Amino acid sequence: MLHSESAHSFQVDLRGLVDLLSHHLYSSPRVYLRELLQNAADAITARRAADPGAPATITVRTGESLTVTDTGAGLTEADVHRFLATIGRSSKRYAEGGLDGAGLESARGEFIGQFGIGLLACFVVADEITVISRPAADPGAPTVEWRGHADGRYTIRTLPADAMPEPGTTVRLTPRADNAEWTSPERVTGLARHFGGLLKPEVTVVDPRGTVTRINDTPPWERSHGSPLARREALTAYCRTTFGFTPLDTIELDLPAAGLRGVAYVLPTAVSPAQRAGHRVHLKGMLLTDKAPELVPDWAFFVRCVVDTTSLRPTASREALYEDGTLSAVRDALGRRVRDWLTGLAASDPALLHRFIDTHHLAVKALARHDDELLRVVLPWLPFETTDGDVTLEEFARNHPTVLVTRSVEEFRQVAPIASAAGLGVVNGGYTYDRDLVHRLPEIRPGSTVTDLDPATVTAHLDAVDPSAELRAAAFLALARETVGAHECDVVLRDFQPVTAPALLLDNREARHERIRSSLAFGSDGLWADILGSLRDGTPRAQLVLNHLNPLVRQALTITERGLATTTAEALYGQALLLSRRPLRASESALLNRAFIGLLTHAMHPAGPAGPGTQPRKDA
Ligand SMILES: Nc1ncnc2c1ncn2[C@@H]1O[C@H](COP(=O)(O)OP(=O)(O)OP(=O)(O)O)[C@@H](O)[C@H]1O
Repeated sequence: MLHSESAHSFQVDLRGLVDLLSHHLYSSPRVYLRELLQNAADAITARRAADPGAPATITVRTGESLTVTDTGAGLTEADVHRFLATIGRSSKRYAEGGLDGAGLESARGEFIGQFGIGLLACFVVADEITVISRPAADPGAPTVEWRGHADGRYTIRTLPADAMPEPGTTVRLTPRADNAEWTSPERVTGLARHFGGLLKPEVTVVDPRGTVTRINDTPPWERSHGSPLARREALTAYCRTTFGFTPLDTIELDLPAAGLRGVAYVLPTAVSPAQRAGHRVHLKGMLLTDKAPELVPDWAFFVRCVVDTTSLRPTASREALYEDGTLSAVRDALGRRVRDWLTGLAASDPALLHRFIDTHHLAVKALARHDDELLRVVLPWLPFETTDGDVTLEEFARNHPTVLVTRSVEEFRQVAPIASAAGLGVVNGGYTYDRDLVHRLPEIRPGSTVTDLDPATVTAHLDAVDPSAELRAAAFLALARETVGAHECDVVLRDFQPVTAPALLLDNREARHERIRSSLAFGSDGLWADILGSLRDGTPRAQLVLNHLNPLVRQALTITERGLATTTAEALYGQALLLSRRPLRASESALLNRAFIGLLTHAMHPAGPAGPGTQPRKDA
């Protein structure tokens, strides 16, 4: 059976739509002014495309109601029906046929608006919008008044010619009481500066007393200056007023292919690499966002940019950049520009490079790991913590043909004094990026060698003890090996500086893992124990190096009483553990306690009730 069919159109609930925009698309009601300024600027662009000498001014008047008047192309009655009364329709798109006529075609790329929803932003702060317009292209056409309500109703009427003496458009809105704060003179001046500070037409705000404030100016990178120094000063001053800091340096950005110009300011203080700067992006003069971290690569977090571009696309909210191929090409190009600046500094201004590195060495280290060219330029300048103090690798490598690098900060702290006394050059590789970077030194400085510091390297550089002294110490050493061996650690005796260090625990990550594995194997059985056991073979053990020059050790070596010797060996091991500054495991803390109590017991009962050669009593 056939059913009759009838055609209908969707109805749009304007209130619902405005609610959607204000709560979900726009971040704040303040965008109403941005949309008004943008429409005014576009109307001027359209008019000047046909008549380049036409005036270009935008006047914002504050008071009971707010008006924005432009000297733009204006609208005919037909335009008003076509563009103002239809949501989503824009004269700025080719398909709408809004721009016919000579010269206008080329202007299309110059427009800021494109979506045909901007005017709705005004309903976020007002219930009624009035647009009064007189078209520039047709001097005889009447002035048209359009009144739109937030509920979707609108009226149109024509006004006498003198209602608007010059071509252009005035948009008036009376804010709802709860939104009056957005249209106060101070707020409007601030918002106009924020959004329209780089617009090309002259923008002014007039307060209810008639005071006129000029809002915008040509950005310093577009102006010509008397000298490079004057230019630099103007760019720096712009940074101070825009971002509130004095930059370490300014990097001019100019990508003609992307219609982008601006400046990257080098931050004067260190920032965390995780903190991505908010860059200010203007689209054809209008501020799109002041929080665009995606404008430059992540590694360039030491710059803050302000740019004006014609090619990047906004999202419909106009508050973020649309992530597309153009944005990614722009990001790469800006990254290259920042890197070129950095590599160029080494040749042009080493003092500034030093200041930059002092402030941002972490950032540069992060960057250099993935960028060979940059690495070549900056590695010799980067500071590292070494056994010669905080020096550059270049300086360090000059004195140490073999550069040893530790895997952790603790390893460095413990080994550095001993290694440097033994004439070894050690770099602390424990900080983020450092070990990776130090290992790349030979690529840049052929002839230098870099190796990870391992216990064997250090012990090999410590002096062997006189054989007769070693013999005298044999009994104590045997006991100590037995005691400390239970902790997967060897004991050796060496002469080394400084004399004040009684013992050195050479331990590295592998040895530590080995101990954890063996304790797991101990607590398991069967296949699992076999697997863990097989992993053990050949893994380096920790090494307790006793300093034969140290008075405490010398005295310990003379102990013959078994119980006291065992406790002393444990105490020396415990002390070396503490000096290694790594977290102690439960069994190691227990060992320290036991050694301390044991020594105390011996001190209190030299020939104690438990008798010589026995372990301390449990109740001690
Ligand atoms: N001041 C003005 N002078 C002349 N025409 C205007 C003015 N304001 C708005 N219009 C007309 O109204 C249309 C709709 O404006 P609206 O702000 O809603 O969208 P848009 O500017 O085209 O795009 P967007 O949503 O990206 O801002 C514009 O395309 C334009 O034709």
